[in-house]
Amino acid sequence: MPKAGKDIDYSLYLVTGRDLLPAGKTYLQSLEEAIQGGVTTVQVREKDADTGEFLEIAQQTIALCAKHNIPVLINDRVDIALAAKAAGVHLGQTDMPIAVARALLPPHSIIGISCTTSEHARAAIQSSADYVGLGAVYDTSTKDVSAPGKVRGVQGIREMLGVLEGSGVRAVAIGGVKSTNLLRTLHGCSSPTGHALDGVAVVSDIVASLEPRAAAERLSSTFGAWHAVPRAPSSFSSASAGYTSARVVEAAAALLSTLRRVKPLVHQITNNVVKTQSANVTLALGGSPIMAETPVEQAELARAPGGLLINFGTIGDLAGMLEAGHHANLNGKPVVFDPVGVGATAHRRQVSRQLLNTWQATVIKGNAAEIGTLAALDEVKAQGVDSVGGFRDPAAVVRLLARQERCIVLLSGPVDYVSDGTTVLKLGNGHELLGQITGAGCILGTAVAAFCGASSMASGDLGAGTLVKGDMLIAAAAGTLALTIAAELAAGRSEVRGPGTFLPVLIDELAALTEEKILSRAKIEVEA
Ligand SMILES: Cc1ncc(COP(=O)(O)OP(=O)(O)O)c(N)n1
Ligand SMILES: Cc1ncsc1CCOP(=O)(O)O
Repeated sequence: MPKAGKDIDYSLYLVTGRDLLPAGKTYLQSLEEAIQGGVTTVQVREKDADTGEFLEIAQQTIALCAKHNIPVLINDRVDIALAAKAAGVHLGQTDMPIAVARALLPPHSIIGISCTTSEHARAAIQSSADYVGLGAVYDTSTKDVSAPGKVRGVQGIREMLGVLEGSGVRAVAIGGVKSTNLLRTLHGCSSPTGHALDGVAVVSDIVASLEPRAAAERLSSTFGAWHAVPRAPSSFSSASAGYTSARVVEAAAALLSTLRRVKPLVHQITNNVVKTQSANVTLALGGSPIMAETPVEQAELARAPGGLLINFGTIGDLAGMLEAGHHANLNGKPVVFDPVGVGATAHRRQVSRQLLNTWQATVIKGNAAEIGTLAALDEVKAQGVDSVGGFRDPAAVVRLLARQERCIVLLSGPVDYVSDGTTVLKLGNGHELLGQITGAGCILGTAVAAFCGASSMASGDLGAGTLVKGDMLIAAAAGTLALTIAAELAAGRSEVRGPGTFLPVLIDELAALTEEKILSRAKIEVEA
């Protein structure tokens, strides 16, 4: 018999969909194969069947699942759950209230409810739901989610998870979840303190498959691998090793030699103003630049080892940006996101949300206005592309955004701040001439992408539950140190008489940069 009471395994929660079965596959065949592949809970969802047919399907499902000790929940219909002796029900926001269903169902029945908003999540706690279905994460053709606000993205799911923290209410995410986006979904849906999903609810990725067993195995093994990787406090750094300024500088300097050895392909979708200087900076550092925006190229390019920079300064190629990040995530390639001028227009804010809901950024790099906008801080009144002059407590801001977006955050300014959500590195190199050339921030993104690519290439195999390998906190610091130290050296050269002569000499100094120059000049403080 299925496990009694509330102790059920939500990790791979199959929601049935008979209308999606491929030709030649019966419902019970598909279900049994899916269970063999690792499905842990089943919900019978029948949107078109009449009561008699629904009951028959529910009874057949429960009989099959009982053989495998899998609990079965019934979508919407408390009467069917009672008649078929199901383990419980899944209710929607407009279905029977939880308290009424609870009074009708046997003790220990499981009751789940769909949530699309944080208010729904708060109400689910109040009404003692056992679990919630959070969604839709992504667009899906299995259910009409076209009304505004129905697709919440990973940002919406993690907001709801944050509400549920400490409540004991379990949570699964639903809507467009597939084996190809599962790792990114699990990573992006975790709340700022690391509270993670208990499972994912899936229809089409399993039910529409000709090989439901293999489809379920892919989802189940990815979920297991994700949970097996210790990731606190950060996924993209080695914070548990303990950072000191000496260690960070040594590791950053060594990464310059690694970069020159492994020569990462630095794929850049960047704005028209800075393309040439970004390519030259990449070459000077020892990487290999490619500027490619067309969506059809992205899957192939993502297979080449290196790093990806997405700088949306002129947002001309959104489809390419969406594809590039998605494929980079699939291939374990670091993604550096530079949300240029994100506070300047509603369109930029919307595009930035869309990008961050589609793929996982490894590093987000921005000035105070940009970082403040992404962190939704009242302290920031975004005034276009330039920084508004900094924060009262920059270290707290970078920590906050790093935890929120589950990535490394680099705040550029007179002092640069880098954080993985726990450690903050304060980097004090640089020169005012950097502020007098266009695109200094953009080439900082390029340098960071080159170092992230090098770090990931030099870091062995990508584990099954890992999105990116290598220490990305060090890589972000290394890219920053390289550019700012080269700027100091360039500014000191006699032929530099102003911004016009500074840029070519900066590129010369990047090409001539050595580990020793980084070791001797780096100004860094570590705040644990
Ligand atoms: C696990 C899970 N989460 C959400 C839903 C959606 O339920 P609902 O909002 O009631 O919509 P329908 O499924 O009835 O169309 C779900 N079924 N399961
Ligand atoms: C039932 C439901 N509720 C929100 S999205 C959704 C459908 C999920 O189906 P799929 O896994 O095929 O996207």
